[in-house]
Amino acid sequence: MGTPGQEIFTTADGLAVPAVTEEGMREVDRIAVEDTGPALFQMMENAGRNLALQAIDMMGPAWASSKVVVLAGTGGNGGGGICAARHLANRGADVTLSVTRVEGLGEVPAYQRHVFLGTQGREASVGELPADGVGLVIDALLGYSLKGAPRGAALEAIRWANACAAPKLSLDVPSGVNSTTGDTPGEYIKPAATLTLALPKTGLKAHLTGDLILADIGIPVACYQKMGLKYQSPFGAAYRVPLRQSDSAQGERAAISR
Ligand SMILES: NC(=O)C1=CN([C@@H]2O[C@H](COP(=O)(O)OP(=O)(O)OC[C@H]3O[C@@H](n4cnc5c(N)ncnc54)[C@H](OP(=O)(O)O)[C@@H]3O)[C@@H](O)[C@H]2O)[C@@H](O)CC1
Ligand SMILES: [K+]
Repeated sequence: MGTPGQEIFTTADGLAVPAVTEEGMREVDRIAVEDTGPALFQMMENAGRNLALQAIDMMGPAWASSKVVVLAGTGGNGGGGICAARHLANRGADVTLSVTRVEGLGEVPAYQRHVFLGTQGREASVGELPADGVGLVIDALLGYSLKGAPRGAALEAIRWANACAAPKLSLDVPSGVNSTTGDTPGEYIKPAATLTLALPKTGLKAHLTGDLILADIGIPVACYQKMGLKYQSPFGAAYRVPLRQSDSAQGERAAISR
């Protein structure tokens, strides 16, 4: 049982999934990119495709005629959002992508945007985004590299999203939430659901995430073993599995009261 107050994440059939801090996830990323694979391109593509499928599930049968707004930052989180925007636009959804700073995009996210530009999807600044009639907002602004309170274009996008009636789907971490502690140093996205990648983060508190779903981005078990993590795949035949958070303190209380 974890220390009191630390979240425990379990699948529907009760399998406990180890949670990582920002540093832990950065280490998983490093070992994958430098040693075991997959490469960043492959992980980001897997993240984006899972995100597109989650968006389709959330919108239901009307998804192909729904207006989807994708808010993307300049890093890996943004790259996953831009990839999802391409997949949705490719299938005829009405997609508008808003990147905080196009010229600030890293190499891999910039390539994801290159591919997106081959679709019917549109780009817009936050100021040009539709005020209503939006079916879903995808939050791919900030992931586990959040530093301090959201500022600048990312803050503007967070404010637009929180003022928009449409449900929000956050990639990896709700933007503005510290992935290790769950602290919210400033404004932050309040999602209906969070699709977190590879492993749950310790900061994904139940009151912050909405429905929590874990997505497989294809990391081999050897990567987790090199981290010293006791890992058993929670996915079975699926690529996305719902997770339940429970505070270990509750767990301890329950154990004591039994
Ligand atoms: N295995 C995995 O888990 C994989 C993870 N992946 C995904 O990558 C994500 C981590 O990617 P990452 O390290 O590029 O950082 P990320 O969180 O996208 O943010 C970067 C940008 O945010 C900005 N920024 C920061 N603080 C800010 C603030 N307070 N206010 C405003 N802006 C702020 C900062 O911009 P700057 O200020 O430096 O210009 C920086 O450029 C991870 O969460 C997951 O979604 C995939 O790649 C697949 C594999
Ligand atoms: K996010």
